[in-house]
Amino acid sequence: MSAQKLDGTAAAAAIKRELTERVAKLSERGTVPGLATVLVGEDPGSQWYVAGKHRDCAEVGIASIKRELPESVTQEELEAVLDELNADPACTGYIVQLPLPKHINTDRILERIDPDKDADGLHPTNLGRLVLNANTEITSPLPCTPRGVIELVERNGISWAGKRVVVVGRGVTVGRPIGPLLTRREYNATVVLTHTGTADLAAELRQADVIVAAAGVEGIVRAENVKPGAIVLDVGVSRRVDPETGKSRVVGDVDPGVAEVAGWISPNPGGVGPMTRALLLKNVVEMAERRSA
Ligand SMILES: Nc1nc2c(c(=O)[nH]1)N[C@@H](CN(C=O)c1ccc(C(=O)N[C@@H](CCC(=O)O)C(=O)O)cc1)CN2
Repeated sequence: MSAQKLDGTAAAAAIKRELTERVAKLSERGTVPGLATVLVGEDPGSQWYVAGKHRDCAEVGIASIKRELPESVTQEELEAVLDELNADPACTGYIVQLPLPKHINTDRILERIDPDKDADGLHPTNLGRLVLNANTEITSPLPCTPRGVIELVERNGISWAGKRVVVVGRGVTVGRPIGPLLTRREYNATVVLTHTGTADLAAELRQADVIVAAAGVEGIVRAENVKPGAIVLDVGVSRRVDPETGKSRVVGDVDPGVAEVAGWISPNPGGVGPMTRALLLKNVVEMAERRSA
């Protein structure tokens, strides 16, 4: 492997140390931030992610609240839980773990979250503010994975300014919001948003200084389509069952051969995933700081 590693586990640990100090300062002023999670059903992956969020909270001193609901929950029952969290003063912010079961209207659920308690930054008001407040300091929660990608690169001493960034994947949590963020004057990147319907994805990828691969398609970014020295962030999550062991494991969007060509690469696991978790905590701390100011 010739590429240098963008170590998300190390960067997330540094962020958590910084947040621990900020949470202690808030506590001295009588504010204990609280994050709630809403988990529907029993998907093992979602259970694992939610458990990780609670472990992270305990590590930095954020209180945590759990709401677990059966797969059969109705839209109305789920919305009632969100209404309770919207009204709960102990809950600074909360997330609804995605994906939700098919019978639930996810857009309506995201809209039901109080925008000031939207720890994921996915409420339409906050996604709108991301565009409208294009050149101001952070005054509303921003989506965690795009923030994680940006911080991971910057914490390795790399500037985004002038870079041609090709994003692969048009999902709501990464692909769509990362463009408006990276094109802010403070980052000054140029962003091309591609997806599985892009006419010539390989040609787009070959021109990229930075690739953010978030399509959820195993190996969609291959070595022959990566410019030598490019920065490659693997955000994709697909699950593959190993035929020999029968165990499921996470595979990314970036083919392992890319490490021979790229200048920097984020591993998967150990890259953007831990940053997503750390930036969720940062969103909660910033919400609590705004409220106690
Ligand atoms: N409400 C939300 N739902 C989902 C989000 C989200 O940001 N908000 N993103 C993903 C899941 N997710 C957080 O919720 C998440 C995914 C992965 C990781 C992570 O640390 N992954 C590890 C590897 C884990 C493994 O082996 O299974 C890593 O990359 O090192 C953290 C959070 C979808 N849902």
